[in-house]
Amino acid sequence: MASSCSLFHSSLSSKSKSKFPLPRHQNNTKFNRPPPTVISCTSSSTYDRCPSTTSSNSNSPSPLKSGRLADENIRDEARRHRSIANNTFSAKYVPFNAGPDSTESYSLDEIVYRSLSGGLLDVQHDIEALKKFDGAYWRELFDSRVGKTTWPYGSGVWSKKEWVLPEIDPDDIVSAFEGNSNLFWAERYGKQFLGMNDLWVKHCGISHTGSFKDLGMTVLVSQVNRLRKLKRPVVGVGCASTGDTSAALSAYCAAAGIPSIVFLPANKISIAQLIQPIANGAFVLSIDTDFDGCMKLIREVTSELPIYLANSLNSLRLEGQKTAAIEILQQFDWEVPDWVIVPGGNLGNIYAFYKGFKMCQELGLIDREPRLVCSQAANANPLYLCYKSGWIQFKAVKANTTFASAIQIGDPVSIDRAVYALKNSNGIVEEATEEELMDAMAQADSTGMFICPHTGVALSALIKLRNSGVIAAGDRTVVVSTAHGLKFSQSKVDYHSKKIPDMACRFANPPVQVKADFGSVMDVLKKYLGNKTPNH
Ligand SMILES: Cc1ncc(COP(=O)(O)O)c(C=O)c1O
Ligand SMILES: N[C@@H](CCOP(=O)(O)O)C(=O)O
Repeated sequence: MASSCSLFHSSLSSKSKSKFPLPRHQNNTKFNRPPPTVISCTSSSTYDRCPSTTSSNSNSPSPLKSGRLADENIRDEARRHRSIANNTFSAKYVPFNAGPDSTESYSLDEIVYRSLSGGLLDVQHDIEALKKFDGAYWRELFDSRVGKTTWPYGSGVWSKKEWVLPEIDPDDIVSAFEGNSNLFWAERYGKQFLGMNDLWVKHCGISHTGSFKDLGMTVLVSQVNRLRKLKRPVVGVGCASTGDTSAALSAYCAAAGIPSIVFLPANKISIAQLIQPIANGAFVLSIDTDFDGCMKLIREVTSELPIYLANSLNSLRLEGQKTAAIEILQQFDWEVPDWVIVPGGNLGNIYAFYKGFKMCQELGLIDREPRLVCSQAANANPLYLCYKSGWIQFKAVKANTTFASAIQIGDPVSIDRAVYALKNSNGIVEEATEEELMDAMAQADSTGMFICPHTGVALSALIKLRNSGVIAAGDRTVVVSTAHGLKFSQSKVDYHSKKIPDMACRFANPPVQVKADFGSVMDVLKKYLGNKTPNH
């Protein structure tokens, strides 16, 4: 790992005076509002109908059985169905958690990441317009789009387009049909280790680039695609990353032909994660610092250069990530789970889940929200410490090395969002030691999963809350799995070869070395089978 990273190591040149226009609040550049966009919708079928119109396009040529004309692709088909209606729904940036008197707001076509006071922003939807349709309507609409190839609704994110980026033209959308991930019934793990029969793992990491970041990145890169068509000054898109954001950014940018720039902490991400942006043609900087150092640098750089910021500081990302919450409800046929447990690092995702559930409640799709749990590695636990102080005091920490390397973050940018989400969902914060998270991962794997260490952090929280009786045996509980285990196979190799200092690796399952002769193989097999009974 060290040698591969250093191969790509380079140092950043010092700041230069920029000739480029800067984002709002960084140089006060004013961008023009674009002309109003025409909503992209159709009335030709349930799953792609437009809530605001009922007339079909009677001049459309008659489609083939598939719904598409002979020489059409799915984008062309979507374009043909589009009706000329004014926007029904809209969204804008507002200061996060602004008081009722605040009038500050920005078009999503502006390049702005912070409010005037320097605080976070949030994407605010026109809830009154969405409320013109009842909960049953939205449930039916979203359900009707699942499992189709209709552009762009085949994506689990864009199947909720009206709640995500209502005004974007489907032609501008960059999607890999992400989302719609497996909600896995952890039958054996739940029964064997926790005495639970209603435990579920939402596999957000079994996705295009192997993590939940795809959900947010399709939204961000689609908006960038639109901004570039509107001739906004966006030359490339950049992020700091512990390995998953960079993978998603580079893949979606590569699909759209947009340059991507990623800042990675040297020697702190897995080889599988490092090679993703390299293979996707990103400009990769391996920087001799940690994630928090990279984050500071990308913020400085994006205020100097026309590079659009792709980290979750940018609230657009969370609009995509929130759809995982809606998907969970959908998968339970709109029944609300009791608990949802999410591993936390930069802390955008816990708020995204909160926001997804909240919107469903506000718009009448559900009548209550689940309780949220955010779990951190004990080696990088600023939120946990803040929670333990009774939410009185937040202090950034120096994040120590953890097998859950993607959450090795000491100064999370979305701390305010996370505190808000947890306070408003009667939430809990837990932490997991290295041994706890690795044991939890190994136990889950032994029941047929292949999870990442971050999911091990979430499972450790569940174990603690079950043991203390906070989560009851019968509670319907969802653990959010955030990345694919294959990205972190080295951690599993270390564990199963029992080579981790000061760790018992109690559930290690190392291979047995055996001579290449029949007798030796029979001996070891008889010994192995000796203590097994049929069906066990
Ligand atoms: C695999 C994985 N799990 C969990 C997280 C935590 O998500 P968040 O930063 O939104 O808290 C991240 C990134 O930080 C991640 O890459
Ligand atoms: N785990 C993340 C860290 C950055 O989080 P972001 O959501 O703010 O982009 C990563 O993979 O880079």
